[in-house]
Amino acid sequence: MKIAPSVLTADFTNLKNEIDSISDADLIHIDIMDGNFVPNISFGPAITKQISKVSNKNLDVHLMVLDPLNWIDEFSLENVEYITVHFESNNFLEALTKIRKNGKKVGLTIKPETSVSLISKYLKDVDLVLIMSVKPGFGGQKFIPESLNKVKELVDLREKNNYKYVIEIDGGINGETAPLVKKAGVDIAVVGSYLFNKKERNKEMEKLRWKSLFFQI
Ligand SMILES: O=C(CO)[C@@H](O)[C@H](O)COP(=O)(O)O
Ligand SMILES: [Co+2]
Repeated sequence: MKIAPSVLTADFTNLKNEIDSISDADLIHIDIMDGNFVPNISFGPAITKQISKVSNKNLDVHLMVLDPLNWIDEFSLENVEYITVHFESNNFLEALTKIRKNGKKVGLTIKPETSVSLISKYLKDVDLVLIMSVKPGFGGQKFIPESLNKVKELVDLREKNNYKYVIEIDGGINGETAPLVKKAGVDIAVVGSYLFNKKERNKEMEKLRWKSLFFQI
């Protein structure tokens, strides 16, 4: 299971050191919130560009915005690997097409109250499916256990139909929930506050990976 730290709870007065402290990350997760789609505002393209300048990692952009189509060009930076939009946002289908056109990997995500069956017809065309395991908008919330069933559903659908997407989970991942999501079949776990509240983040990511393996045996 890959680990994608979310920098939402990083210390932005110390950004370069914060990014350096997660040098073993597989990807860096970028949470973009517009204060409309979710009741919070995070940061935008300018800060994302700064992050991409001080990091040699690929970025995984999670757009929690009402109109993703307006933002995709701004976030199609060189080291952005995935751009993920919400099924619940405006014109999400056109947004997926635009991400593909811009040469980025296409991600689709659903809120905790949205079922996998609603996105089943789009699954053949996406590279990543993100299951939100908390209500989008804030870091530091508690993991919603029903998310594990959605992961299993996605694993089954992928196997049955020979789909190619990777499964990502986002929200409330810590030392206890990481083994559970790995066991359910998650490929990429986003980890925010749990990681940034620790001092030795690379070591902590290693522990999360190790625990996950241990529980898989
Ligand atoms: O997208 C979001 C929240 O909306 C996440 O990426 C969080 O930032 C993850 O934070 P933790 O739950 O791990 O603290
Ligand atoms: Co996120």
